[in-house]
Amino acid sequence: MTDALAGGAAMTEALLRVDAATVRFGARTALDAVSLDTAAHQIVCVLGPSGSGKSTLLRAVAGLQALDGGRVLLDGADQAGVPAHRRGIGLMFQDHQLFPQRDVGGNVAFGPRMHGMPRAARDRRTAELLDLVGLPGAAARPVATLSGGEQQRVALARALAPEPRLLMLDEPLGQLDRSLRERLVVELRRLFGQLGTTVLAVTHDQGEAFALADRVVVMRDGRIVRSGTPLEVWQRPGSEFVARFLGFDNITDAAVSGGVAVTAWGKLPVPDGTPDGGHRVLVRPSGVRLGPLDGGGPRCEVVARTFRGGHVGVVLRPEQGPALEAECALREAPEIGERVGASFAPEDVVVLA
Ligand SMILES: Nc1ncnc2c1ncn2[C@@H]1O[C@H](COP(=O)(O)OP(=O)(O)OP(=O)(O)O)[C@@H](O)[C@H]1O
Repeated sequence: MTDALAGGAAMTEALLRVDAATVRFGARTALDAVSLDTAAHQIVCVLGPSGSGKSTLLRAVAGLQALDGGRVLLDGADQAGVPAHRRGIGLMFQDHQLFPQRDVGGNVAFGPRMHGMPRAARDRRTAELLDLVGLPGAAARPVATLSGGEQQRVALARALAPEPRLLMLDEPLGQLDRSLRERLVVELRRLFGQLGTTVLAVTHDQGEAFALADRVVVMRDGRIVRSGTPLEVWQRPGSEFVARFLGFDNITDAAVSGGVAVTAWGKLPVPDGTPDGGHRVLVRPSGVRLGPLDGGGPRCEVVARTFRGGHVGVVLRPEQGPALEAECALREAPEIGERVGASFAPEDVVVLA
């Protein structure tokens, strides 16, 4: 390789590289040889059930948790022995722990003050950040007078103030109510895009991860089991574990032969190239269509219906096989107790590993 090419490769090197990171707590392996690259300006969200190792991964990257094996590199430099406060990482954890005795400005300016930034520059930075997070002119407000959402914004401004090369968020919106979270997540994405911030975030809320991330990483038992863009992971969860974690429960056994899957729900088309043999298949609820009882598909009874805003979630009990969830337009949703036929949209049939 020429020097010029080597230089080019260095420029595209991951800002954060986690290489086979392993952390054990006694007999329990909380991180099991996890490898993960994050490019500059990328937003990566780590998703997974409780205890899957998400916080341990963040803590290991931050330098708050020693590794039993593997490495953490920032801009190509191994961070072994580099203490947390020298890694240039901003942290925002669930219990955002603002300093209660300081006002909003004192909280936001804390990092820059520790770094010796002069007062006038600090005040300017604080004002800019408060504008950015939607709290213009709030510098003099006592922290105790802020709502939960406002405190979250101040915590974010405080984490951003020292201009960290990597911002890490652990359940950043965990304690807020759903509507506020949905709004804030959109604002966060816009803000990070605007600032070009590189973000590694942890959440157990898939909606939050999908709305925020450029790339989603799903963890299970200390390992990464799926990684991709939100769309890729949504369309092809890969395994039953990931599918169920994403809330897809229309899963059954299938015997595939010649592009057709024979299931308890009847025959389903499967994507070209699916090998013959036994598989688990998923039908996304958006692909379960309701129709006449004698339409050739499974005959079902409607056992539940839930209003979900844009559509109605309907749970069907087929004569054979596990329950089926369908998404219906508001006007077309059948009543509980009605009997209907189901059919399946080929594009919503997914073969799992
Ligand atoms: N300090 C510790 N001592 C012993 N075991 C620990 C410690 N910290 C974490 N663990 C264990 O390591 C595993 C991973 O924990 P971790 O907190 O990383 O999971 P998580 O995915 O962040 O979970 P949650 O969503 O509940 O925060 C769990 O089994 C946990 O009990």
